[in-house]
Amino acid sequence: MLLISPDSVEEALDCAKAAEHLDIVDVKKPDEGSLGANFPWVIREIRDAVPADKPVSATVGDVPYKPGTVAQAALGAVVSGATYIKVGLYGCTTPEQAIAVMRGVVRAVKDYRPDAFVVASGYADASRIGCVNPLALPDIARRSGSDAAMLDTAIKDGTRLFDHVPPDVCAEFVRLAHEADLLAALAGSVKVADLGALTRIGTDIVGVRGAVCQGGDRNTGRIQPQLVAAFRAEMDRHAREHAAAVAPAS
Ligand SMILES: O=C[C@H](O)COP(=O)(O)O
Repeated sequence: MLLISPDSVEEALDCAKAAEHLDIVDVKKPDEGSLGANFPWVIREIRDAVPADKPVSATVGDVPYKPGTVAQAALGAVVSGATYIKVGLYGCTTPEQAIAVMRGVVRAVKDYRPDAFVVASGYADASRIGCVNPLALPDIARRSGSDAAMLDTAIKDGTRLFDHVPPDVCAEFVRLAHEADLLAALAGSVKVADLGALTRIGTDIVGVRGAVCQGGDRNTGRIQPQLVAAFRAEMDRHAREHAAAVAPAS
């Protein structure tokens, strides 16, 4: 699946123009961090702006180790219309802290909307910010009752997912997530050139912003519907080629 992250209602409308090429519209506020949370009314307006059959995701923020605060924020996101709730476990330094935060989120979200999907996100560049190790995420997600484990990059300085977590370690991340019956989501300045590896390792959700913004710039560029379409075409091409390569010879 392809998850695209607009930062405003205007950009969400551009995503809506490319709706057939994407699977999830992810609301965030990049100027508040990699998984910066946007306002409830922005989530609601974006929910209203994109086709009803496209799920809207919302990031709850690069959160501190404050389980009550984060649970309440997650409830705000689901009440506002998001059905994928992503939490960036920025301030959690141990798996136990991360599990406590995610358990609160899962309960707050699913008590309100049992079919909502909870995503526990860590950071590929965890060593730069001192949060939980990327490979701990699948177990954190499993033990908290989350539905997916994700990695993004915390520091958007041009370094990419594979600069911090090479493809073989991402493959292990995906394997651990699948073993725990979770979806595996990967992001972090992902480019078209990364799609072959992401497909081969079985990534379920690829998250992007910069690669589909004008000039490849997630901050100053705006999401371009034709770049979303082109990115999707490459994803589909890799998926077809991979399926053909692993299909048993008849
Ligand atoms: O969830 C996905 C992120 O918004 C990825 O953004 P990025 O591709 O600019 O790193």
